[in-house]
Amino acid sequence: MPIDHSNAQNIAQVLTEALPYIRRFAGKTIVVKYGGNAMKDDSMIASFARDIALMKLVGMNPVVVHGGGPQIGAHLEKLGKKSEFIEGMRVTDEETMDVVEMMLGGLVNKAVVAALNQQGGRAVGLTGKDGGLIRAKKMLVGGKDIGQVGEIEKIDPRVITHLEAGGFIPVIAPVGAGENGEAFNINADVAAGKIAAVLQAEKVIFLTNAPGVLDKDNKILTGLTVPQVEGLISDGTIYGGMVPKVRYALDAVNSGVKSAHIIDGRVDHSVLLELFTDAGIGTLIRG
Ligand SMILES: Nc1ncnc2c1ncn2[C@@H]1O[C@H](COP(=O)(O)OP(=O)(O)O)[C@@H](O)[C@H]1O
Ligand SMILES: CC(=O)N[C@@H](CCC(=O)OP(=O)(O)O)C(=O)O
Repeated sequence: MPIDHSNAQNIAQVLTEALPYIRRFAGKTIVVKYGGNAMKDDSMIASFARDIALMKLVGMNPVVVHGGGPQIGAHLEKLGKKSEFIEGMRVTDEETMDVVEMMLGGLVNKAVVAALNQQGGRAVGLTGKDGGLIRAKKMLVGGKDIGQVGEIEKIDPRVITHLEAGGFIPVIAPVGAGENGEAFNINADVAAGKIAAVLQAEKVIFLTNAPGVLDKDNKILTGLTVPQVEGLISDGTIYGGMVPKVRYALDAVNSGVKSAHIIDGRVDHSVLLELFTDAGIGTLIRG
């Protein structure tokens, strides 16, 4: 039987085209924020995990920061509690904080870790409490105390750099520790932006359930700058959960991260499409 070389040809072509991008990002830290809305079923998580495992395999240093807002909301509902958000931040009483810590540090974190390991990665899950990673204090939202919502006081990235050096993929749940070890609920976009800044990452990529930041006519805004962003927030084009994403994407690039991207995490291989094409996908935010 004749040997069919066509598949090998395809693979060779793809690898050749990928090579300049692999070279560009090899050894670079890339923070990927994995939103709860982009992990709605096992096949979405598996697809995400394949991309991240591949990044590691070709020499990049992916750092995953995940959310889990919808998963927390679903569990609260089972307990008969309604979710309430102010400016994209969950109102977090003591009982809610327990659920947040259980869901983010437990079920959601381990689902992401297991999926990565299933794809041949060596992932290690941690919360901001581990290794003194995230020190937090109460965040006032719109001047109001809305419970255990935390803002980041300090990040000690040593646990991340140690894991990276050992060949592991850090998977971080955004729960911080207060002065007395108490838990704070930190919005995952805030945590990802700040961690990217402290690591001076090459990129921070936010995976969400929209194709990017959309304008009033639902068209993707492919590029955004600082003055545009505040205008779009104040006229209501950017609202709800997109507000912290855009604000902390900007904060990251203003703090030295080369670029921030908001992309559709529901699309297969969205991270690779962003990394391995010149045009990228979704919305690019520059300082
Ligand atoms: N201008 C906008 N473009 C796209 N999405 C927007 C915009 N403004 C608000 N949103 C909302 O923000 C949501 C994404 O934020 P969020 O629900 O917090 O997701 P995630 O779990 O990924 O953090 C979108 O699904 C959409 O409903
Ligand atoms: C303070 C605050 O709002 N914390 C978030 C943390 C999870 C998160 O940010 O999840 P997504 O990225 O999936 O939205 C929450 O409790 O929902």
